[in-house]
Amino acid sequence: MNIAIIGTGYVGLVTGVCLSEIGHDVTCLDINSEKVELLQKGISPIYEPGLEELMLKNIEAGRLKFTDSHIIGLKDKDVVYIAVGTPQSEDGSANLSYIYKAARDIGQNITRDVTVVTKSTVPLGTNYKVRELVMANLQDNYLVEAVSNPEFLREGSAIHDSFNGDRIVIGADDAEAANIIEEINKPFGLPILKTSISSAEMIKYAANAFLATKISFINEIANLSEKVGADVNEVAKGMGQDARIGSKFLNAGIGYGGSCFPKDTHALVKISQDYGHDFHLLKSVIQINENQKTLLVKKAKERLGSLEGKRIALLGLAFKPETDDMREAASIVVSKQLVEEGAEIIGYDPIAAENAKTILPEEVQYAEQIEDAIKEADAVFILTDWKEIVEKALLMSGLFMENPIVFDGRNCYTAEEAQKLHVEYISIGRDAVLPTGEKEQESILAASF
Ligand SMILES: NC(=O)c1ccc[n+]([C@@H]2O[C@H](COP(=O)([O-])OP(=O)(O)OC[C@H]3O[C@@H](n4cnc5c(N)ncnc54)[C@H](O)[C@@H]3O)[C@@H](O)[C@H]2O)c1
Ligand SMILES: O=c1ccn([C@@H]2O[C@H](COP(=O)(O)OP(=O)(O)O[C@H]3O[C@H](CO)[C@@H](O)[C@H](O)[C@H]3O)[C@@H](O)[C@H]2O)c(=O)[nH]1
Repeated sequence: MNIAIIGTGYVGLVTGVCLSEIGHDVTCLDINSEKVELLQKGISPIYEPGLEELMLKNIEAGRLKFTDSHIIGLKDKDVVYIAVGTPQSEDGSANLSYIYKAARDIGQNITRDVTVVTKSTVPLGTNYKVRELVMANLQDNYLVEAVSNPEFLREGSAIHDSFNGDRIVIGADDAEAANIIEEINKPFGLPILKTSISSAEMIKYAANAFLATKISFINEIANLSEKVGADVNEVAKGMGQDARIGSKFLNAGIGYGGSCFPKDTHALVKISQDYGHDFHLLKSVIQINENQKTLLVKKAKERLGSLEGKRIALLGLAFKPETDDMREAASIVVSKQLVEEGAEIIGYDPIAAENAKTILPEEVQYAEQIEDAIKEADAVFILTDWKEIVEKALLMSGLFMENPIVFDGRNCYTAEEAQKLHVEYISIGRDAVLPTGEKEQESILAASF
């Protein structure tokens, strides 16, 4: 099979690399020439663990190519994947202009019968529209089939997820088209679920909305736990041990961010409206998440009073660990709030700092090392639980700060750990931990090593 992939972002590039790794010939096509230039040199424009190595391996094996030319990229291709962005529009709906442009490009440049596979997350009915647009732009009488093949990878573990996913969903109305995509995916060895096109489109939104709901649910339990004196981590553990509930996605914190949950929940609310249905539950999920992002600043103001002139270390700027993606990161909301409060902000992220500089308010300063962020700070905020941050933030706060105080948006530590390191520790859905006795440098070092 000759495969083309349109869009070399987080999904398109990972898909292209993984399909070439299982033996297919893949050409990745992007309109962003700078990106394509980097890719042709074997450099990944995004940070994703394991991606660049696998990419290089398959470029060298001659199975993976990159181009910014539709004529070259789509020539003699039997299967074309669409993996362009579907960002949120002003009214909450998914912006489908990139999808429609890709569909027209396919129609104009394809040179044989084609199966068009949409990997992008798209509203109900979009795959039919894609097929229509491809057909309307054909230069010859080729056959066109459409397949919905939604993607479930998570950023930060995208390569792992591609080879170890729970299922591959193939939505098609034409059995032959479904079989072609099944054959392509067989070497992954993952369970394959064949559905109608509409069901596949719905599965993607329903899965993301459900995961977002799980997070907002545990965050509401966290907010209630604080009031009644329960510990949300213990509650989540007890809930998660019920196999019907499961322990995953029950980590309370300052809410979900990223390129998917926020926009996809809004899009599903909009899809519902378009079909005359009011999705109350999902609207609440979104509202809870908005409130959750503001909790750390609220807690800091309650504890410290005015934040004017206070120096706050923001640790973890990406929306989650192991990615450089800043889309809908909690750091955006928190840093804006802190600027409004007149605080001084020193940010640190092991990987995403360069991207953060283009997105966060210009008042934010950046530290090269985590200790430089913590040393002069009046308070530390943990926004993302990068391994390095979890390993160092509490310890370094105990060692370097005169009156160590940590506001933890990801519940990284136990009360005992904070007490041992003599840190005042304020987290989500749990009692605050106040330091007792005199702070002694030696006892902190002894407790930690
Ligand atoms: N990021 C994720 O973790 C993830 C996971 C599952 C599904 N998705 C879905 O996959 C889709 C892509 O997401 P992403 O995060 O990879 O997006 P992205 O913004 O990282 O990448 C999109 C790429 O498409 C390119 N592009 C746009 N129009 C083009 C055209 N006409 N021809 C060629 N290239 C074009 C852009 O230049 C860009 O490189 C979205 O619908 C998203 O909801 C994303
Ligand atoms: O218990 C949890 C789990 C996650 N999060 C937050 O939720 C967001 C999303 O995390 P995650 O799902 O791990 O990352 P994504 O890369 O956004 O992946 C989601 O979105 C993708 C795009 O649609 C889907 O493909 C994936 O299946 C889906 O998990 C992040 O801000 C996390 O901090 C929590 O607050 N608590």
